[in-house]
Amino acid sequence: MARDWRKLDESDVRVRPGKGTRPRSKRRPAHSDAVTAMVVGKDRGRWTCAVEADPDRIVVAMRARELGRTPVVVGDIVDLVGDTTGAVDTLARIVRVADRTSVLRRTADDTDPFERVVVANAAQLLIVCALADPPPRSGFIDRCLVAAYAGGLEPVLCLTKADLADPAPLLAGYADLDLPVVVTRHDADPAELRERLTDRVSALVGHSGVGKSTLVNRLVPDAFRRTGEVSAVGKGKHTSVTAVALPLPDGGWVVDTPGIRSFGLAHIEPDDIVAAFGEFVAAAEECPPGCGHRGAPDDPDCYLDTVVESGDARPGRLASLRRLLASRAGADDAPDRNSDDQTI
Ligand SMILES: Nc1nc2c(ncn2[C@@H]2O[C@H](COP(=O)(O)OP(=O)(O)OP(=O)(O)O)[C@@H](O)[C@H]2O)c(=O)[nH]1
Ligand SMILES: [Zn+2]
Repeated sequence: MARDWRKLDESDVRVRPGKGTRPRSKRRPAHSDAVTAMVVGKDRGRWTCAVEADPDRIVVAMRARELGRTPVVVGDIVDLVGDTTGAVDTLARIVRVADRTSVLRRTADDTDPFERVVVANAAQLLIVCALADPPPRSGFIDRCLVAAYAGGLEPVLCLTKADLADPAPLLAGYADLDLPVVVTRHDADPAELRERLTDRVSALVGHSGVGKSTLVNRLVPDAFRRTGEVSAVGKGKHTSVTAVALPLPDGGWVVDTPGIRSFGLAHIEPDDIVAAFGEFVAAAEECPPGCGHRGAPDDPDCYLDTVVESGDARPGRLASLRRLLASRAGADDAPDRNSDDQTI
């Protein structure tokens, strides 16, 4: 797919006048001795990094001055210099952040007006949703899908508590999305899920009570020990928004996102979502400028209907695409909807 994920980072590159903008001509040494690492945790100006993404080579690092305020988040691939032994009380320096292949943003909130990237480079977004207790909310799933498609992550729907309810009715609503689905229950080994996650970086999202911790504990047997040891994140009420990457025993990482209640959708353009529906991309270019692709009555001249009329796409695909476009629009257009709909 011809998407350029780097453009997703535009809104992070805020021009800061004064101190942050140094002349580019003053080149630093190339740091040829740098080692590559993945950021697995972040806590008050310290980043926990796994050298070569090896969970047994943990190094704590600070951000080198030359990076200024360049955002560095969990999942980022960075270059480290200085003491990279990981020995107690040593501190390495992050001197470079690699271009991101995907971004998951959290939405702006009262205390912070900027939408910020919370997880970088995750290949998948695992949308964890219970089949019952609490009941599933398709609005939540749709908004996660939008965040995934727009951020360049492959969404995977994980339906938990299958011992309590049949997944079929819920799945009927997603059949046209060609979405990978795994169904789990606490009294069965999550073998299929484990296989999907192995050797990849997957961000996890789900409401409180859906069984996310139950799953993580099964997938990462020493999850709690590790989170406590590595970065002490998520403790105390002032560490409100954070993410932590946990290593899977057979390779790969799951990134838990505790405290992240909603994803930033406001910046997403309709065409970002259309890009995830390949059969409609060419037609979208024939639409009037600024078309929201919602169809009549909002966008009466939308060209996407012609793809279905000519038999090149299933009607259900267009309906699903438009449902997602509507859920994105809801982020901007319906500030007075009830809080359950606003908070995903
Ligand atoms: N019946 C049933 N109950 C489950 C299943 N998985 C988890 N639960 C229960 O659901 C409740 C919530 O599970 P957690 O794993 O704590 O859910 P969570 O999503 O991590 O919720 P928070 O810790 O609040 O973020 C617990 O009482 C679990 O025992 C399941 O597959 N079936
Ligand atoms: Zn259109």
